[in-house]
Amino acid sequence: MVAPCPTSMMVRTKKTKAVGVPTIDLSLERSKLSETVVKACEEYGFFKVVNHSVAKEVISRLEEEGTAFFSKTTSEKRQAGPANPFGYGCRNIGPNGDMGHLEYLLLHTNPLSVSERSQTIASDPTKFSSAVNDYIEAAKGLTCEILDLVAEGLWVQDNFSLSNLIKDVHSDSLLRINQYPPVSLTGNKNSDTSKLEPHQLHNQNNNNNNNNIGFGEHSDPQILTIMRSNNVDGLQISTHDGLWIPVPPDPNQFFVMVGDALQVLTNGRFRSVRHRVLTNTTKARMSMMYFAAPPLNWWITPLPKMVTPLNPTLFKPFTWAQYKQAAYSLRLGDTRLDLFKIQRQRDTHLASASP
Ligand SMILES: C=C1C[C@]23C[C@@]1(O)CC[C@H]2[C@@]12CCC[C@@](C)(C(=O)O1)[C@H]2[C@@H]3C(=O)O
Ligand SMILES: O=C(O)CCC(=O)C(=O)O
Ligand SMILES: [Fe+2]
Repeated sequence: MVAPCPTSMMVRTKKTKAVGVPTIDLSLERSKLSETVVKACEEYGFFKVVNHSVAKEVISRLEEEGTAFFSKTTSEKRQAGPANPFGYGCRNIGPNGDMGHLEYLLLHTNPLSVSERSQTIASDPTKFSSAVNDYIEAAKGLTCEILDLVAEGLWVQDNFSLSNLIKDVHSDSLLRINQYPPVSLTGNKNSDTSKLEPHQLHNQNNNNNNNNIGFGEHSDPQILTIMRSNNVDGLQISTHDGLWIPVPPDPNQFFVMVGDALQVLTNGRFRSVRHRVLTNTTKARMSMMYFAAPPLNWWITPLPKMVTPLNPTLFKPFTWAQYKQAAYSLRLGDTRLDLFKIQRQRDTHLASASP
C-alpha cells in the first residue's frame, strides 16, 4: 500500500482531499512492493522509503564531511569553486541567473573526478573521497533496487532495463550536497528594519515572498533522485493539481523523486515531480542529492512496453547529452521536456479548428 504520512502534514483546501507523502516499506512482499512503487510514481512522482539497507555510518560520514566543509571560511570554500557546473557554489544555481539561499557542492560521481575535486575541498582528501564514494555506491544500489521494482511493476520484459541505464561505468550521475542557512527576515521583532529596501519591508509583512526561497521550483532532469536530509524541514513537492505539500524531514530515511528522463522512459505514465525548498526555519538544512543518470551518449526513448497504437510515443528521441544541453540553456523552473514533445495530429487539428 502507498501509506500516507500522519495527519501532521496533511493539507486540506476546498478543492483537494487530504494529501500526504506516500511511504513505502522496502521489506514488503515483492509483487505488492512493485505495484506500490508504480502507484506512488504515477500519483506523486515522489515517495519516502523505509527499511532500506543503507548503513547509518555511510550517511553520517558524508554528513560529517559536508558539515566540515560548510563551516570553513568563505575564502577556503571558494577554493573549491565556482561551480561551473561542478565544485562549490553559493547562491547561484546554474548558468542562467537563478539564485537561492543556499551553498552547495556539486560533484560528478566518477571516482576519478571525486578524487581530483576532493583536493580543493577537504584537508584530508582521501577521507573525503572515501565518504563520498561509499555514499554514491549506496545511493546507486538503492536506485537500482527501486528501478528494478519499477520495471517489474510495469511488466516490462527486461527487469533490469532501467537499472542498467545507471550501472554503466560511464554513467553521468551526480551528487550534490546543499546547505541552506536559516533565513528569518519575517517575524523578527527586534531586527533593525531601517536598512531594508522597500520590497524587503513589504516582505516582512507578507509571508508569500521570494526571500525565503532556498531552491526554486523545478523538476530534476535525470531518471531518479535519491534525497536524504538532516532533521530540518523546507522541502515541498507539488501534486499533479498544483498543490504544494511540505515534506517532513526524516534523517534516517530516503526520499525518491521521479525525474524528467523517467517521464520519457515511461512515455508520460510517470511525471517528474516539481519541488522547491523554502528556508523559513531557524536551523540550517543540509541535503544530499544523488541524481541517477545514464551515460551521455545513451538514447532516452520510451520503453517498448510503454508504447502501443493507442498510446503512441509522446517524445522525440534524444540522447542524455542533448537533454542536458537543453536543461543548461534554460532556467531552473522551465519545463524543458516541452522541447522534446511530439505535436500529435489530433492536437494540430484541434488547434487549427479553434478560432
Ligand atoms: C538552472 C539550472 C541548474 C541546473 C541546470 C539548470 O540550467 C537547469 C536544471 C538544474 C538542475 C536541477 C537538478 C540538479 C542539477 C545539478 C541538474 O542536473 O539540473 C541542476 C543544475 C545545476 O545546478 O547545475
Ligand atoms: O535540498 C533539497 O531538499 C532539494 C534540493 C534539490 O531539489 C536539488 O538539489 O535539485
Ligand atoms: Fe531538485
